[in-house]
Amino acid sequence: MKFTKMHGLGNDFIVIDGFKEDISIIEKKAKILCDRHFGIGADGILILLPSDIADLKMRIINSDGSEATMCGNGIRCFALYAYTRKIVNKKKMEIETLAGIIKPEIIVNKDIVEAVKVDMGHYSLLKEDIPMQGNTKEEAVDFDLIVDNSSFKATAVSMGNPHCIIFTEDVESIQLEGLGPKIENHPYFPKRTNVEFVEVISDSQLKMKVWERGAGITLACGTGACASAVAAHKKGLVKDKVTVKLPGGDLFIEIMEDKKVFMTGPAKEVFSGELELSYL
Ligand SMILES: N[C@@H](CCC[C@H](N)C(=O)O)C(=O)O
Repeated sequence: MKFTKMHGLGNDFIVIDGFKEDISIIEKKAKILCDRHFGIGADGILILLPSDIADLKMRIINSDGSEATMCGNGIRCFALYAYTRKIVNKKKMEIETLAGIIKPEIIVNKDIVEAVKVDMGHYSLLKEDIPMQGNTKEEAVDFDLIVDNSSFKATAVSMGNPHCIIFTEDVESIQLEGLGPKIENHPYFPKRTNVEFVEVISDSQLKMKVWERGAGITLACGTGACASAVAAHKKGLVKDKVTVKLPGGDLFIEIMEDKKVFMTGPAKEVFSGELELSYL
């Protein structure tokens, strides 16, 4: 099975061309493929597939084998892969995901790909969209979340996938390994959640650390950066253009009046290889 290793700010993916490769065992073997000692190593797997309603379809498998509905860093890698291999022969493309059609655009300067800007679709703060216990039309802003004996004020945002955002004065002091899995699996979130701890640096800069649903600590999360910017904007902490600083680098987020979110950031190809299927 041929594969390509890519990353967006260190959030890394195994990209597999489903037009050419047999993908039937990928989901079952995701854990070993993503294992950093016994496999290729990645936070997740991206699979290219044909679509009836868009240029391509992207399936996202987390490193624990669960299927994700959307992936912000992943879609930038996916779009770059499709563009450089001329699978999609245009800079602006439409990609079908389980969260709907997402629209990446390859930004080229003097023939060099500089970044990928993505129309991420609309955010929602409604509990029923996240989904969150209560499943109501109420917005999940500043609710009390108790983990072990600590109480947090949290805000949940759907970017096509669920995010639970907690603002903190000092993001470096947060013990993500301990809190992350407990919040990911908190009974408030029937489909689990991604978890972001966020420090406000200024009205245009946030610092964020993430615990991803189905993957654990990662160096960056695109949908998480969008969700954090949305939560901060909703609470009046930032304006509508925000740089989110992540352990792997920066993402630029723009929030529009109609609740659309744009994300701009890099995507990089690292290497390609071939895996002996009998190994799996
Ligand atoms: N790394 C991603 C998000 C990947 C999916 C997530 N773990 C989930 O299950 O929702 C990003 O960059 O957005």
